[in-house]
Amino acid sequence: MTGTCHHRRERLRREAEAQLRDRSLPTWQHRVLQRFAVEHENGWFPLLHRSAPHTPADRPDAVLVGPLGVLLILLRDEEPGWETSREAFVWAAERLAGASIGPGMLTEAAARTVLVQPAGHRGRPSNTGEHLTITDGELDRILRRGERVLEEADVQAIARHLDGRTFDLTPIMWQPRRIPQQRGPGRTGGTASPFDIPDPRREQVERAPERLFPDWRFFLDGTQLGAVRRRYSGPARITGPAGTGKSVVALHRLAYLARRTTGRLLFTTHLRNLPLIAEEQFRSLAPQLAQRIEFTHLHAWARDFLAGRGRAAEVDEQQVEQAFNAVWQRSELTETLRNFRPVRGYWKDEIDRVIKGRGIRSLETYRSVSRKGRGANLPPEFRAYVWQFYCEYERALSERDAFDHNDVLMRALAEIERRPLPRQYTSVVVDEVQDLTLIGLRLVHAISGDGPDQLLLVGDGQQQVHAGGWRLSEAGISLRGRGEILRRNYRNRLAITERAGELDAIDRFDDLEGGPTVSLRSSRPVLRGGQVVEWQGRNQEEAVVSALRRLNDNSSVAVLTRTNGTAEHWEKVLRAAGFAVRPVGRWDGRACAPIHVGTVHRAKGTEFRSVFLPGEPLPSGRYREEREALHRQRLVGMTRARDFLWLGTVISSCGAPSRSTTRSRGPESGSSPDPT
Ligand SMILES: Nc1ncnc2c1ncn2[C@@H]1O[C@H](COP(=O)(O)OP(=O)(O)OP(=O)(O)O)[C@@H](O)[C@H]1O
Repeated sequence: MTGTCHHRRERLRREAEAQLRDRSLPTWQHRVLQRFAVEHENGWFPLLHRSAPHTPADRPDAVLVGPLGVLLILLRDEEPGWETSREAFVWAAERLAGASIGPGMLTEAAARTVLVQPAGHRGRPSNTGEHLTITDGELDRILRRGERVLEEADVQAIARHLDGRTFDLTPIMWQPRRIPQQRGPGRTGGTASPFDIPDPRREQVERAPERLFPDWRFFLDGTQLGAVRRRYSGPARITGPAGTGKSVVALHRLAYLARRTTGRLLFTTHLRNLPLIAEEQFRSLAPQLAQRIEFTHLHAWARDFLAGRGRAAEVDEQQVEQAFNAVWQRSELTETLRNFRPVRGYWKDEIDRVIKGRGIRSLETYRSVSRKGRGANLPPEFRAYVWQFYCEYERALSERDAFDHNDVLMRALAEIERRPLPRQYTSVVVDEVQDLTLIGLRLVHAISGDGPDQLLLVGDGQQQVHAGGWRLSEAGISLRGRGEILRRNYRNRLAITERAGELDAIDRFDDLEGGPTVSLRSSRPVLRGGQVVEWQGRNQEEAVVSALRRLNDNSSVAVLTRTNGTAEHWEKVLRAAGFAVRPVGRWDGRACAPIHVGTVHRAKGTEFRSVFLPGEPLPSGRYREEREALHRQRLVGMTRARDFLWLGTVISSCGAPSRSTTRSRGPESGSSPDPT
């Protein structure tokens, strides 16, 4: 330490001593607060509870705002119970609410509670995860080590905000009035026009891409934070186009509710890998609350629930396939169906999504049901053939003593109706709700109940992969306008949003609900730039491999396909070209060298810097609903890309040269290769 530095710290210590003189603090607490005061020179702004050392148990004794976040300090000889510690956190979080800083609105994830005990203290920490416990000899752990999350101007804005929100906290060693006003984001001085009216919202958003610590954990925009904190008197829905932060908001809301309630919370969806991704992200957001939340896909939940009630329900996929094939091969049953629609998958979907997916139990009901989004209008007399086919499928299943995924959900629902769940979850969040079956939706509703904040549905109709043609009201769910629409796209750069917005991806889901729809086309991308390469030619394998080799940054790349078969093909091609490959289902959000390969369906909930969508054989495209489904699927694939999108079309005409066109949007095109 230099002489001047030592001298300055000594002066600060003496000033702090003068400020703390009137408080009859125990010596060790005095030492700790003096240290906090001295840290002001390193960018920390301490505030002391006005009653310290007689602070009410459920309030922090001090709050420190600094580059590493907001620390809520408990100075205690004895370890407080977790409820007390949590109440102190919530009290401070309520006062921090609404703190608006450069990158957005501050979230609770920027704050953590720290229990400081006197050195030599022998009590054993309870390890509830509510707070970090250290002794007064270990203050460097919280003041010097850790992730830097706030910029200097933001620290000052938060400190000032806190001071303005409560008389219970008193600044020590700094005076709010003496802090220079925070500069407008992105402004470096100069003369502003007298007619300039600053629009803080616009400034925050424009600054988002270039900010120092871009992190959805610490900052959200105003609409997002509103959706996190709002109290909904019944089921609610968060919707918005791809990349607008729906999943991020769902995670923050879980953390917010977990902190203010007791009991368990459930995050579920019909996708197998999404709960794993969500759990991983939640751990980085609020590790201490992770054990309160169950992350599971709905079928696994139903299976475990039935097992808990002594009713095994393991699906044998092979048996299910065999049962379906056995019936599909019986021409006397399928001839009429094949003449109408030759594709096997269409009739499989009819059973999975419409008949069983909607829990239809009689031909009469099936005859009258609306099948919106399923294409062809099936006349009632024709439906008798489909029904017969379905009945034979059921028979084939029972001959094999097998059941399919719909049966598991139906059994779970029937079991809950027979013997309701004891009040099991405080709150249930369902992601990608647009692709649930009606039975799935009824099941989550039966699990959650209708009470305040008990059910949150998150989804986007434009990304629907399976049309089921149901309405929320058929599951007994009434939203009454509760919910939020998110519009700012934080993921896809402008060029990518524009290209994906050209797709005619009709939102059947919101169409059915009659609610307002916001399409990707009308979302507002926050990130400028981006590059889209559209390639046409015959040797697509060579084109993809050479474009991959030209990428500036290949730490986050995916090759996405429509079918599993095509994904296997690309896996082989890439391995043969020397690339490391990993299934897209194993994406964990971290940048890594292997190229992720898999179907678009598997890629839901993921995102990459660069995405390749090679051309592949498509269904006939003769039918409207087929075309619609393809567009929606393509939209999901394209919107997984942040900076760079490669779209391939294979042409078969002999001798036609390959060509590629490139659309770039400005200099921020990320990992784009040279497209020539
Ligand atoms: N306020 C924010 N500030 C910065 N980044 C954000 C913010 N909100 C979301 N993001 C980022 O935007 C990306 C998209 O978020 P998220 O996956 O939650 O969107 P989504 O609406 O669920 O997308 P999709 O429907 O396409 O799956 C993520 O990288 C997320 O970290």
